[in-house]
Amino acid sequence: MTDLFEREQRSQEGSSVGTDEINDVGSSWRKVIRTLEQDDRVTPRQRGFMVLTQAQGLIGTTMLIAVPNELTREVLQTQLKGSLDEALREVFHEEVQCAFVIDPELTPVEEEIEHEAPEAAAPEPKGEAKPSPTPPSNSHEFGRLNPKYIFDTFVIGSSNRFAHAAAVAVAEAPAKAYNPLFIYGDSGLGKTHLLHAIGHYARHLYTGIRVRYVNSEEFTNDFINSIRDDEGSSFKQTYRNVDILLIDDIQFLSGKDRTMEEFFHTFNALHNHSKQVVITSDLPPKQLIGFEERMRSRFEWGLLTDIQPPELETRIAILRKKAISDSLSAPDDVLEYIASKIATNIRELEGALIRVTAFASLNRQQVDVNLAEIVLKDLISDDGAREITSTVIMAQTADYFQISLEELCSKSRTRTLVTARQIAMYLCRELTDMSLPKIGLELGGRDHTTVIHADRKIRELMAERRAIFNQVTELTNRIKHKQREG
Ligand SMILES: Nc1ncnc2c1ncn2[C@@H]1O[C@H](COP(=O)(O)OP(=O)(O)OP(=O)(O)O)[C@@H](O)[C@H]1O
Repeated sequence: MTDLFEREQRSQEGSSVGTDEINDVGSSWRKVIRTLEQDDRVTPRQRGFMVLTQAQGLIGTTMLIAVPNELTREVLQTQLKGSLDEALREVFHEEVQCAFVIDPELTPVEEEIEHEAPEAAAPEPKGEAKPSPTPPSNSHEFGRLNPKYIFDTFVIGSSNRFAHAAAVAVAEAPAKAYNPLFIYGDSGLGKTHLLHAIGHYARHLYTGIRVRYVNSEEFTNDFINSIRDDEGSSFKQTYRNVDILLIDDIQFLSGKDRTMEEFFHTFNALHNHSKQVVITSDLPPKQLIGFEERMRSRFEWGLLTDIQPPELETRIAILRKKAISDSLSAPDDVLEYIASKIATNIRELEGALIRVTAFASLNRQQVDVNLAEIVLKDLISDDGAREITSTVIMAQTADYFQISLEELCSKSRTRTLVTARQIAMYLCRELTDMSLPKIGLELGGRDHTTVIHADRKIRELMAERRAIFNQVTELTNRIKHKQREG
């Protein structure tokens, strides 16, 4: 590889890669790393190797990456080859390969990545290999399934047994069992989890099957962009050249007449060609407001199934599974305590477990019921309180960090602003029913992947940094008090 690097450099005599170009390529490389991170396509250990690297330049369609040692090169070339190729394709919209060159003097790029908002408008590389400023969701060809949302991690109870069985049946026999499958239920009860699980399982069973997952807000954005860019046919291709279309939170199409019309045609095209459609919603078709009757009746062609809030035993089982999968240690009576206090939203249930175990780990304390009571005191004492809104969360966050709302939503990436923004996103995710795209939109028009990243980041940091834990806890208390005051 060193040879290649030197040969290419020599062949470019007098036109060796310039500083600007290196910067541009560097941004693209960081985007590649972020893409892998956000999609959980790298383990923390592999990420550790990735951040030791640095982009040197782009020669033709080969990106030269400097690595500090042989081991890093080995990991990138063997373990991460497939994921890297995929992420490079997503960022550059064409095939780009990596060539690695060893440079023992390298300075890690970790800090830069840490402080950049994931969707930060990186300078665009020059020339043809140019990533689009906001990659449309279709650039992540079939790739946006959360690896954690699989059937194995889904706990079955009487509240979701039917939905689960239908989801499995659809994955095993797409377009044959029930088409469409329509799953509805309140926020945080596992609809998205089931959608992703269908995608994973179908891919596992049928090699090469084309599965596309999309939130209805992304569908709307893609449609609007396709009109703006006069790319209607590519939009159609994106959504019609699939074997399974998984569309999440269909209720957000309400009131968007043109998008709804387009979805109607997409649905018909897929259904007519015996392609599977799975839809989730917070309401059953009959109660969907702003949808034409012809659309609602189509939603009922296949199978309708709801998900109810889980009963206590299921909630405990979910917490137990979560504790194992995230290596969180909490005794049974603590899991039972948390499960008995939070009954209606599994996202909140998981959030509570994370807070309790994070607090214990920071203070080197045993996780016990006493401690859980203290940590969750404010989180769970909101019976009868009004709904928490993003407006309150954002205003309180800005106030807490002594910044303006404009700064909170700005593109600035100073450490304080990034932390405040990520905490606000985390709290919107945990304390409201807002969808990921909606949270991203409210906090400065960011992509939903940024929100996923922020949510994960804050969860992790709460267990590692006392300051972050305290900030999240104090802010939650302020928000809850504000909400109670009215
Ligand atoms: N039965 C279950 N077993 C294990 N985990 C679950 C189960 N149901 C939900 N979860 C977890 O709860 C969290 C919220 O679930 P999910 O995002 O699928 O809810 P949702 O119904 O799609 O919510 P929204 O309508 O707000 O999008 C996820 O982390 C998911 O893995």
